[in-house]
Amino acid sequence: MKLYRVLRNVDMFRTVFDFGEREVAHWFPGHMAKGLKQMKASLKKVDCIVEIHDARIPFSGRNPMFQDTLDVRPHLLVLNKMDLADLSNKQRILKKLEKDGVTNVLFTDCFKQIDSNVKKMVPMVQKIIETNPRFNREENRDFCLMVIGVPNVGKSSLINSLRRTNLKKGRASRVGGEPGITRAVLTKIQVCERPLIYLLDTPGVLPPKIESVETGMKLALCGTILDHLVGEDIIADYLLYSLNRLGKFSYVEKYDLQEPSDNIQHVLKRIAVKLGKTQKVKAFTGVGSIRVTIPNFTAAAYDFIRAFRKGELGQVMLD
Ligand SMILES: Nc1nc2c(ncn2[C@@H]2O[C@H](COP(=O)(O)OP(=O)(O)OP(=O)(O)O)[C@@H](O)[C@H]2O)c(=O)[nH]1
Repeated sequence: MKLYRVLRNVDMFRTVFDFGEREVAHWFPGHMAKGLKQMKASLKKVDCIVEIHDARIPFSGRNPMFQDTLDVRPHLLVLNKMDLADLSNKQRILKKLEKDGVTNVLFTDCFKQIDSNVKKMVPMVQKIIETNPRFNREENRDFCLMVIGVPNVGKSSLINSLRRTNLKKGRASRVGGEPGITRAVLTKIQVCERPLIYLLDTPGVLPPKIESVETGMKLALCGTILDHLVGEDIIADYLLYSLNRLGKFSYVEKYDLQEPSDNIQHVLKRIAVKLGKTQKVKAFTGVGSIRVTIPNFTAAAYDFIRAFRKGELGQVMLD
């Protein structure tokens, strides 16, 4: 990594982010609450809950709604999109999760055609189920899992990846780039032959737990909230703040900046110029009007966020 003049600049970076008067109350659409009811009603058909979350935010936004059911149903936490996460301090994450009572954790990359970690999931759930009481499901030879998680964390992708890995079969669940795409109600999908494992695909609408505006912003950055509800400009600013805080400066080279900057307007301007995202507007002067070229800040912000979500700005750990 280039050092630039970071050592001198480091004092210039923001140490806290100013969220202003923002409120997160409207960032999650109401239809998400509906799914929750259906999931609760189906719990008695389930042997193990597979909670999927984004590996870049292993603690933020995970919904504790199922915690009261944890006593009766064992639980596996899948931290997906590990290809986008900086896992250099994995032990810290595992320790903290263990402290919170989460002991079964699996990191996955469902983007890969075959992920060796997804392969580990069947033996893992088998062990989890066999070492826990199954209550009313003792007689059933097959296992049934329920996949839950906040929007866009990769529930459908995991299901498809499990089928590819264990059944050599293709797509059973639609994958979408926008949060809230899985709408079909609790479909039962086979994911393994030996042992026979089914999976209840949920609408993927577990509302996240938002303890603070910052948690909301992290969720937005990871794409679990529709961008326009939060605002591309503020997400981009929070992204810049996060990259600087984490010392991830690859954006400097990517967008031909001279050095890291904490000024989002400056960075977006460079991005707009570099990508040709500019627009001509009329400007009125004392003697008439002229056409001037101005950067399209929103388009630049969108590109900055998109590049981050594709992993082009490096792997991060936001928690
Ligand atoms: N980089 C990366 N992207 C992933 C991974 N898994 C899923 N994605 C992408 O994340 C986006 C959401 O994936 P989905 O599988 O549709 O997520 P979902 O949780 O079913 O989404 P909802 O239907 O909104 O609940 C898609 O663009 C996927 O291609 C992963 O391991 N790594």
